[in-house]
Amino acid sequence: MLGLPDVITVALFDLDGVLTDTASVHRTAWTDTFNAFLTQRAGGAIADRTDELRPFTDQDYFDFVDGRPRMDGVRSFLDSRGLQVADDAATAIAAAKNDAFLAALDRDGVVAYPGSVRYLHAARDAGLRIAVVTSSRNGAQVLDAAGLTEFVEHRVDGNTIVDEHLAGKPAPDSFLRGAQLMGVDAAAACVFEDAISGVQAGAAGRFGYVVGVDRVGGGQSDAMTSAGASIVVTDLDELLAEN
Ligand SMILES: O=P(O)(O)OC[C@H]1O[C@@H](O)[C@H](O)[C@@H](O)[C@@H]1O
Repeated sequence: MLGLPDVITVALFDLDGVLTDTASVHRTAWTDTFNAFLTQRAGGAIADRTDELRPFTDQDYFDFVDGRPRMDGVRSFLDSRGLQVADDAATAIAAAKNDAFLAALDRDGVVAYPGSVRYLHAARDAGLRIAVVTSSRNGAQVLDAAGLTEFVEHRVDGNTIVDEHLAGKPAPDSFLRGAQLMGVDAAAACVFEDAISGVQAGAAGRFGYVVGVDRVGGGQSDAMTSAGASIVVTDLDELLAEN
């Protein structure tokens, strides 16, 4: 009925892009922040540049930032361009991105995907236990703003990752911590992810099932399958039609 193997008793949902339509809010905040940094570093306009100071693209976001904890995203992108940046400057980039993200949340609010809300209701009704595992330090706020907090038994978020010195996605540690808090082995838990780094984390942790949620199209579905997704859907309520 939930489109999952019978052995699955726990759902570990990523948040941004799986339950809430906030992945694009993060992407826009990162794009604006990195482009401001690159422009400053270049000492002028970057639109026509093709070198390491060329503009930040959606592909940069998907390859180096999506799904990772905030500071990991900063370092991963800068490393991809071979850009050396002092720790305080990297921290300033992370802070600017968070300011941009929070300003967008204040302005636009948070929308939960209707298909995901339907799935959460069906999951709860069927007795599937629910946790959220997100790299975001804003996880509690986003869940509250979307009205989803009541569904969640345990939350692992970006603050947990920092406080407990967990390795961020694509390492499996945050999902494994989620399974541990729920008192089950990875084999009994299903990971739901929209980021390639998160699908990789699900595969690396040997979770019982990994659902890739393709919100962007293009080659994302194939990339998720290559990264280890058990199944790829474009919306969670597709799983409700499975059986
Ligand atoms: O900056 P935050 O809110 O702590 O979020 C960190 C990351 O959280 C993830 O959930 C998002 O997919 C990333 O885009 C984001 O960068």
